[in-house]
Amino acid sequence: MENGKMQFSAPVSRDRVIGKFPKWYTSQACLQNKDHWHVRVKNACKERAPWNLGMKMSKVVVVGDLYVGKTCLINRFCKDLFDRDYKATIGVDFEIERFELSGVPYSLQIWDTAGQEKFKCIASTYYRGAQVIIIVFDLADIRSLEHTRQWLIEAMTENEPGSCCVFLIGTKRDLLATAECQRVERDAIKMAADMRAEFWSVSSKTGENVRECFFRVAALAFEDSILQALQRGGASHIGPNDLIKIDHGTTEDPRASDLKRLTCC
Ligand SMILES: Nc1nc2c(ncn2[C@@H]2O[C@H](COP(=O)(O)OP(=O)(O)OP(=O)(O)O)[C@@H](O)[C@H]2O)c(=O)[nH]1
Repeated sequence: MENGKMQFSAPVSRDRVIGKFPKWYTSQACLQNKDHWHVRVKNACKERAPWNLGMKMSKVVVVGDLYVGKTCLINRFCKDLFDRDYKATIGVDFEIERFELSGVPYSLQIWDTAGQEKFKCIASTYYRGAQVIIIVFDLADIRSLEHTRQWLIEAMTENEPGSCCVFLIGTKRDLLATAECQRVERDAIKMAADMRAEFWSVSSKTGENVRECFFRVAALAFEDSILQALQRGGASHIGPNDLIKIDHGTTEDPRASDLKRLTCC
């Protein structure tokens, strides 16, 4: 009960509760190698200051060549589904995933973009305000790894330098023999280190590492948001029911702005 009003919010599904800080895939290409929450973040969550009781959301943009498996990756995590049949993404699509991190509710707005050249104009209008950029490549198609640098450049043209956590994710590891997979991973780790990105190797078909990878995305984005909010002065004036603009994007219903943006191309 708050100000005489009952607060209702649907509980976060139990398999989206992240208590322990999620681990990296490889220490050779990870954004941070600590295994605990930042002490300032932990304290802020414990105190449950008003600004961290409100709904918080960060924008994640998923980019990469066509057919590398972006949609399957998102569908495996969000719906636990895998579709063998290829249906090209037209423009963009998005999912919202709710989490509880260190006791605080938090959501990711995950944008799936089209890899096809002809849809790039529409897709690129959604890059702005990303807190996380996920660049996907196909472990079984080395050219798609070579193109990841260009994807990063394009995604960053719409964002401030240093404002995004970057993940490099190799998909379809189920298609490769162990030795081959290790060889490609070595190249990908070099690329990730070069890009200052965190590398993950996953299979949407089997589900291997998909959940772990998105938990890591959520944890790093969450920590970053809280630290930025604290740096800006804790936003203590914000009430518990407000939507807090913790990322560089928007927390309004994305569908509203989609309609505006789609008319640009
Ligand atoms: N074996 C295997 N196949 C996969 C995996 N991920 C995706 N695929 C297949 O790869 C094809 C392309 O997957 P999508 O997820 O549609 O690719 P996309 O990157 O979203 O493609 P665009 O929408 O055109 O940009 C589909 O036939 C999937 O079934 C995986 O982990 N393993």
